[in-house]
Amino acid sequence: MAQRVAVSEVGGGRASKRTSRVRVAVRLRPYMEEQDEKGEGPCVRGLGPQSLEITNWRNATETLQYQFDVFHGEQSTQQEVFLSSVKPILPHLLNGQNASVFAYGPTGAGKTHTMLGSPEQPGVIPRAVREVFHLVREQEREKGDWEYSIGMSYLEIYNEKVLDLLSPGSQDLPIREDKERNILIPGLTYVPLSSFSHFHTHFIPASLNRTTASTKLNQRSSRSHAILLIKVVKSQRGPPHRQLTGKLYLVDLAGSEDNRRTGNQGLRLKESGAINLSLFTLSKVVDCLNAGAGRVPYRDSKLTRLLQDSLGGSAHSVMITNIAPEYKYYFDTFTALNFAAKSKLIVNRPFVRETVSSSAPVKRPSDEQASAAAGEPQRKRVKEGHEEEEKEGVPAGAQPHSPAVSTVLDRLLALEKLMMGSPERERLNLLKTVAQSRREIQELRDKQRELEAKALKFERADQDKGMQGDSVLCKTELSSLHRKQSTVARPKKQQAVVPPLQVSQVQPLQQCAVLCKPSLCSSNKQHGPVLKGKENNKAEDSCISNDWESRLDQSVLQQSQQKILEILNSGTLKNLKTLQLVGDKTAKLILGWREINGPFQQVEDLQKVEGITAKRFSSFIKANILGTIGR
Ligand SMILES: Nc1ncnc2c1ncn2[C@@H]1O[C@H](COP(=O)(O)OP(=O)(O)OP(=O)(O)O)[C@@H](O)[C@H]1O
Repeated sequence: MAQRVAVSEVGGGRASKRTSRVRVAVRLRPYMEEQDEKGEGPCVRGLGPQSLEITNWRNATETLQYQFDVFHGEQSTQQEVFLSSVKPILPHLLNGQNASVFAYGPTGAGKTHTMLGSPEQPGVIPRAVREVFHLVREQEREKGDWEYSIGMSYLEIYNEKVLDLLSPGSQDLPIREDKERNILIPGLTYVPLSSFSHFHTHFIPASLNRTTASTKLNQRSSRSHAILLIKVVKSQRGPPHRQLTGKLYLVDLAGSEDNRRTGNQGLRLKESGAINLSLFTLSKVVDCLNAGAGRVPYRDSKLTRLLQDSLGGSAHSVMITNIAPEYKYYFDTFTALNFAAKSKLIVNRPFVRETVSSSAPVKRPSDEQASAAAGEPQRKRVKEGHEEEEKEGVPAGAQPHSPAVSTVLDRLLALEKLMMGSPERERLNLLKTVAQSRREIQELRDKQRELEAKALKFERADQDKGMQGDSVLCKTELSSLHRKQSTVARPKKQQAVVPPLQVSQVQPLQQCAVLCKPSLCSSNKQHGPVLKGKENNKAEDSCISNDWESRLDQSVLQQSQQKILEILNSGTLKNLKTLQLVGDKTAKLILGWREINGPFQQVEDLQKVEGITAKRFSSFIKANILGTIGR
């Protein structure tokens, strides 16, 4: 599990070589109806004071559990966050040590709320400053031989420029390092403070100078990293007149952004690039510090350069990762959690299950596939505490995607995997490619939806008028899109064409190599009320559950089984996990079985592996054969 707890008790000020880890807290914002247009419910929930779980978009039957130093749930108050994550580090300032607290997370997840708060619910900044004054007054009372002074600076980093918020209109300020490795910003306004209310008179107007702009996601989205510096200078009244300075950085980071979702363009896009770059560097720095790496890339961004003497080394740092529970934030949340945690646990027990009522409009599988592929997790209704057998035998997350979408999705998955272990520049390039893939998926999804809607309209018209002519046109257009998707995605390989529902109805089943994927058959079922009666649906259901193999060309079937057998017999753990319905645990069981019993003679032997029942095997074989053909 992620172990980032041990903020070392450093006795000797900045000269100490000991490196503190960054303490990681996660705060989950309350679920907000208005942020969830589709009414999908939350995709993440707390499990305890240090852990949470999120649904696994790769497999809807699993959740991913994460552990942190602290988890602040939806109900957590500003006071609780302050007391457990921030207050403990403040006394170090009075010993000449540095500290930093920064709020990280996607746009709209609650960073500003956590750091700044509101007059009714003040956040970390006002509480921390008040506490610093309190600690100083206490020390002054107890130890009369030292005198203290407190002062502030306030700046923002916007588009990699350092701007003074206490002196609006100032130019980009340089960042320097003195002989003792203290970071300085020559020209930055420094205001000595006499009291907490004095702090307020400077801080509030300066906060309004912060560069904010409206994006689709957050009306006052922070476009810059706002950094408040509180300095405590402790001077000995008598000889040898020692002086100690402790710096506290309180940082409200700009939101990490997915530009596809925010709709950023032009200047906003440029801002977003700078934001993501510095956050990326910050993540590298935190990773290096927590891994005890020799070289920490502080200099790669202004943000980390500025925080250099207050992040790592002898400084005490806390990162509060803010996350949002709505599905539309799923990937941002997922990324933020992966940044914050070093490891995670996959659990085969979803905390959500499908409970779409029969009267509710049913979402078509093509939409499901496309939305999962486009970076949104499978849609689910939440009902906790129960588990239900999968009705179709194939879990929602295991349903095959249309060839084009799954090709892009495969690429996306591969890229994401690759990114985890790549050096920084490579990761940036990969990030770009990932964004491009996501865009492609989105475009394919939109086009597919549009044509399916069109086809459905024609189908209805046909039924009313008893005519076929027009719909053929649309069906042809739709099937040509599918063909186009296949060829665009993989021009050189021969592609299995997956005809949409309407096409498979008018074509004899044996004409195509692949005729009916379960998702498409169930798509058929869901169009049922429009297209046919209930009994036909039933008949078709049984065709889906029992007859799918007979719909396939036998040689194709054999080839696919052979391919699966090859993976089962020679695949590594990683290869095995590429099979549908094979997670980490099953892959390990397969490897174990193979080691003891030798190669599988036929795919059916898989049922000899512990936990693979006949039902599971049948789902496995169905999902994988159709998946293999689709590739
Ligand atoms: N813990 C919370 N309790 C109640 N409301 C919250 C909480 N966290 C956030 N909010 C509300 O959610 C909205 C978005 O929060 P906030 O502006 O803090 O997000 P942010 O992460 O700072 O976004 P950005 O990066 O765009 O500035 C605000 O209306 C805020 O009041």
